[in-house]
Amino acid sequence: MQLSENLSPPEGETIDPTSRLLAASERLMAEAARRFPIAGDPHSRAYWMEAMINQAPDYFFFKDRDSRFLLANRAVISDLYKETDLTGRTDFDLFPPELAQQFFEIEQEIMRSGEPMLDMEEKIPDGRGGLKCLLTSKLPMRNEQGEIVGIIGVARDITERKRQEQLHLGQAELLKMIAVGAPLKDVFTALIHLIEGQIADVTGSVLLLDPEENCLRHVAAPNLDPNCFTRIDGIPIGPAVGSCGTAMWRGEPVFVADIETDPLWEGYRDLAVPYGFRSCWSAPIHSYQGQVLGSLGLYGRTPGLPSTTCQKLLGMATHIAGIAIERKQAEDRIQFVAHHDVLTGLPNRSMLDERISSAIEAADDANGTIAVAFIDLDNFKLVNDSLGHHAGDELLKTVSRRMLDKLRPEDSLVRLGGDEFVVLLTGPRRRGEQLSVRLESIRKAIADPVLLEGHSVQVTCSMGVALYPGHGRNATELLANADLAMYRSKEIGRDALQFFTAEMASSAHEKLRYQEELRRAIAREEFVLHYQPQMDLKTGHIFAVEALIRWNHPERGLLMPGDFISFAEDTGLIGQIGDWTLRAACRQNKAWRDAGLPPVVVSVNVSARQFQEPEWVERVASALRKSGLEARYLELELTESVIMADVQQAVALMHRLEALGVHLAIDDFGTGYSSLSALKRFPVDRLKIDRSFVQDLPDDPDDAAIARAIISLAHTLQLKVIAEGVETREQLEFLRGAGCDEIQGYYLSKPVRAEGIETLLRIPNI
Ligand SMILES: Nc1nc2c(ncn2[C@@H]2O[C@H](COP(=O)(O)O[C@H]3[C@@H](O)[C@H](n4cnc5c(=O)[nH]c(N)nc54)O[C@@H]3COP(=O)(O)O)[C@@H](O)[C@H]2O)c(=O)[nH]1
Repeated sequence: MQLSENLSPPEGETIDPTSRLLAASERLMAEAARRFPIAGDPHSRAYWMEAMINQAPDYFFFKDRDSRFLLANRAVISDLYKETDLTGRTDFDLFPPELAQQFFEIEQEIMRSGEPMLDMEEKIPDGRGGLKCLLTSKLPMRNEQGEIVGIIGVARDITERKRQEQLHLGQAELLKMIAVGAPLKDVFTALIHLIEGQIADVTGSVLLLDPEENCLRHVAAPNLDPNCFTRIDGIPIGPAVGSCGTAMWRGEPVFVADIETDPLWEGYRDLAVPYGFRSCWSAPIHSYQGQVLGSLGLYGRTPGLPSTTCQKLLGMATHIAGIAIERKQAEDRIQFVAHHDVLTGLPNRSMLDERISSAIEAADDANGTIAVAFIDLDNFKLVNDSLGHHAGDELLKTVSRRMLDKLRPEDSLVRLGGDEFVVLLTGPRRRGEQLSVRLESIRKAIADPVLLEGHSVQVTCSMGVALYPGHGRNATELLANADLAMYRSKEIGRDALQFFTAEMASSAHEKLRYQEELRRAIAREEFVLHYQPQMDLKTGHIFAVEALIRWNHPERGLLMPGDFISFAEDTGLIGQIGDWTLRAACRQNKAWRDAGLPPVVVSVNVSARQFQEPEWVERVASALRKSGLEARYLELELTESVIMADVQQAVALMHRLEALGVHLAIDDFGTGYSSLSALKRFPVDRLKIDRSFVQDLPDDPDDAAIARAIISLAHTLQLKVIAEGVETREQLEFLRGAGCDEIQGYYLSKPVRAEGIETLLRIPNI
């Protein structure tokens, strides 16, 4: 301020810019000479040289051939060496001998070689217990003859720049550690080292908040006495729990200047004072959403509060610590999700092999056994379909909890997916304990009623068990055999427990062989269609035939659908078989038309697997196109269970089929569980009364009532109704009397070859 006032032009002076500049420069020199008096003539070159060298913050010095100081600027004298005059002194008078020796050798080398050494990074004591970092250049000094007479040294204090550099490098290293998933303890240790390297005389620690116990958990404090640090573990956080416990409690930094007197440390002083700590500055570590995750504390040996730089560093450090913790939590979550079932929290399939393998090792060591139990809930789908997926989820969670309650800590329960679980019973068996009793207790727990959506539901399970070492040598074999045993439980009527037997293995082998035969049959087209006529009861007219598949087995002769259809469904081969049936039936019907026979509808059975195939409608269209059959002469028979598996999807698919022009019928009506409200949404033409309701007609009053009800329901919905399995005149008359529209059954004809139908169709009316 004063300087600029002195530099203003005197009153009345010219305002020519050049003159003003010169005048200002004159005044500046005068002012500088006044403020920083230097001996000599301010108009001489030497005067300005000295001013420049003395007032520059960098260090300048000259040394003679023996590395004795000849001259040094003010910065060297007052700042670096804290001396009044350095002339004649050496670095050995000023620095530790090793450092002085190092400088001496460098300088001697420069003078010997005549080569300067530029931009050397050197560290010297800063006089406060720390180090000062210098960027030094030393050059040989020559006289007029060119002889080296000493060295010139120029140095700049780069301590702050180095500190910043260290900080940035340290931050980058920490972020790298976080990115590669280094353990949290290692990340925090590196973080503390970084902070301790930045702030003199502090010792750092990182504590985490245990959210369940609301207490402190020690993680890293590389330079704190472990005896002290571990004692912190488990202390509940609170409004006056030292600096860290209080910072976590308040969610804000807590800086305690003197541990010995601060009330926040009342009751905790023995954790710090005996170790020589007087101050403790702590900042909470927050999550991105602001939740307190832990704290970072800095202990100091002298009382006092943190500088602004220190507070900024604490802020940076807690920010990085928060990222590290959240990254670890996310990773833990990903790991958990990868290895656990999200719905039940149980380990998933990925953990099973490992668990069985370690159980096998333990069993080998103890000469013991293990049991692998494969569990499949019976009729779980029914719960899902009737009460909804939410109820299904609740059921799975409930049975999981119940099974866990029956297990010991050394046992495992794994959810494989859907309604399939595996229980692994390991460890020594208790005296008198029977394995089957334990397994039955698990089955019983599953079967206890569950309240779902206001309904009391009872779900049983089928269980198959394989034992180590008898039933398998490794996880794969044990699981496969337990699975086989579980299938046997299903086969014998579900709600059962079966231990694996060798016979099961051979029957599985048999199935595999059968599957191969069926595959070969598809390739060789070993199938044939028989057709069963359907008659209009009013006209006596054969208006349709149902196509029924047979397998012309090369060794076993003609096999009925019951021998292979459900097997083909289980193995997924039904898709190809169904396609063949569809193509053959369309082709045959077109051939009848081309042969001039009266038009009939050919009715083809559709299995659940076919109906679920996404491109099935296109394949129906293709069969029609390729055969040249008009769509109205094809009917597809869907069972109630096929439709009810997913009503919404079924209705959409049925509309696409309807758009093609084909007819749709619901087969085996009455055996499934069609909801009446859903039924009216189905674009079907006919209901087929199941054979089981027809066979005891007209005598069985229940069947009679059911048949009448189905006929009436069909008519109410403006649908035709056909009765299947009609074998007697009495059945026919009853059905006619009840208003049934059409019949199919042995009374009319057994399923016959295509030629048989040709003959039948040529008869005008039956
Ligand atoms: N997905 C496919 N399923 C098919 C196919 N072909 C048949 N099937 C399914 O197999 C089931 C059994 O068929 P099948 O052994 O041919 O039996 C049919 C008739 O022979 C029998 N029937 C007909 N009338 C009578 C009778 O008066 N008495 C009596 N005891 N049985 C009789 O019923 C069967 C026809 O039933 P439906 O299909 O319900 O009309 C068969 O049910 C089909 O589900 C195929 O190509 N694909």
